[in-house]
Amino acid sequence: MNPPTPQSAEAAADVALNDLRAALDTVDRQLLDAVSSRLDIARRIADVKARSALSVSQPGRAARVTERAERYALGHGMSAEFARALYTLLIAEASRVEREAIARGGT
Ligand SMILES: C=C(O[C@@H]1C=C(C(=O)O)C=C[C@H]1O)C(=O)O
Repeated sequence: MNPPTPQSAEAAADVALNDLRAALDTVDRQLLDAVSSRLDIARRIADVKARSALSVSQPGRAARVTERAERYALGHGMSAEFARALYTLLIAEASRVEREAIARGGT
């Protein structure tokens, strides 16, 4: 068998990268769908909070959710800092859509 030429090695890398990038694209879609589902639930939570005059901001709950994500991250090859930053963004967006839902008078 002939040794791989630089061109054939590059072509094989292209194929492998295309496959792996398609797999990433699939996971990215799942991630965004999961975030969208999370925000739909936050809108339903907003309805409950509006009916019972509860504040959108629930710092105790937000801290527990973030700490759980940090523990998960540490057990799955991610940094706790990454999990904290991710959940800071997720909770900020959930709070924004909750306020938007309440301002609109319900979902
Ligand atoms: C979704 C809620 O509202 C806010 C958003 C949270 C979240 O995105 O996990 C957590 C606590 C609240 O600050 C909730 O009260 O559960």
